[in-house]
Amino acid sequence: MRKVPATVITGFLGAGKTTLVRHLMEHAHGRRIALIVNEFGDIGIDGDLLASCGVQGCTEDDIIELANGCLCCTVADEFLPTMQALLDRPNPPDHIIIETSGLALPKPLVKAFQWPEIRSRVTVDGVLAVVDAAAVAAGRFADTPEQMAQPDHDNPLEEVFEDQLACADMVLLNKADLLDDAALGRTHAELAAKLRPGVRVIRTSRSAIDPMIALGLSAAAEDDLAARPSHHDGEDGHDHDDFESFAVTLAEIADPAALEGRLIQAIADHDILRLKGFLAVSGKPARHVVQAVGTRIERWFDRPWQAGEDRVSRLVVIGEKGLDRTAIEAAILA
Ligand SMILES: Nc1nc2c(ncn2[C@@H]2O[C@H](COP(=O)(O)OP(=O)(O)OP(=O)(O)O)[C@@H](O)[C@H]2O)c(=O)[nH]1
Repeated sequence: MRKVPATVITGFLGAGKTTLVRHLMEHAHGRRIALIVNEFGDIGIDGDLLASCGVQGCTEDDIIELANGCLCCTVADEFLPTMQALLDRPNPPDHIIIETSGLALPKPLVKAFQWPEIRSRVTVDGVLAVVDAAAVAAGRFADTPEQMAQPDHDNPLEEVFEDQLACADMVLLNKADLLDDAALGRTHAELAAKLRPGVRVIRTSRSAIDPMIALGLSAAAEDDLAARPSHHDGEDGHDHDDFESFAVTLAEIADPAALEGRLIQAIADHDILRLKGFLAVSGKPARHVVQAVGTRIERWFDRPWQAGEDRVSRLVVIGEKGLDRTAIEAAILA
């Protein structure tokens, strides 16, 4: 029996994973793709954004959100039954894509594909790591001078980032549009040094990669886990205490541009890693999406609020442990 190929998409917060999923769904050319999405924190934004993507042939049934915590730590309770249900469908998907949270380690998830219950029916076609080229170039994952001054320090960002790269079969050096050729070349070389031999790096903007390449790696990653080193090898799960998230609920927004100014200030003042959500803008029938990666913010109207849906403005804030929630809320709501 032919195994169903599954692609694991990893990459740090805001690198362009959801953008990649959307691109792959839009260019599926009739291939039936099912999607499993997992996010850090309790409130899923990505699944909702993808559900409204309007891609032909992509129904809400094909998008499964696993909102409870970290996929790599809840494989037995959440992931395995979901996979089994997908494979047991009378008409199983041609390909399964799993978008992990930006803080998840890919290796424990790939390991789950060794479980006898699914091993004979599905294989990991490849682990794709999406990288924010501008964030790497800006030194986002490197040690700060304070960290370097401490012996035996941890750098949680760097560890997650390196684990994701070390497990990859292919890397998308994304957001290439934000760097000039020289900076892109330097970033490319810096990344290549962290990869297993033979792993290709492809420069992309808006995660635009040919699905024939991205979804056809035939890597059977579950068979060579030993070749994919992790900072957490030998540990049972990993700890989430390094990062935290919370949601801020706002009233209808009269002036989104003014709010954007406050958000940029709050992100800079509190070193917020990621902020995203939806806004209800006064007098506008459409939902307004806000996406911030560091202080770079994008906003757009994605679809009309639906009948029976609450026009709620809610933003999810993610950062390293120790975020000053009270001060951040005050700054955003001011
Ligand atoms: N300039 C630029 N922006 C990009 C590119 N790719 C994605 N973005 C933007 O970056 C932001 C984050 O993109 P997502 O696709 O949501 O990133 P993600 O990795 O899914 O984020 P998390 O799920 O929160 O970890 C969005 O505003 C995207 O529009 C790119 O190549 N260039």
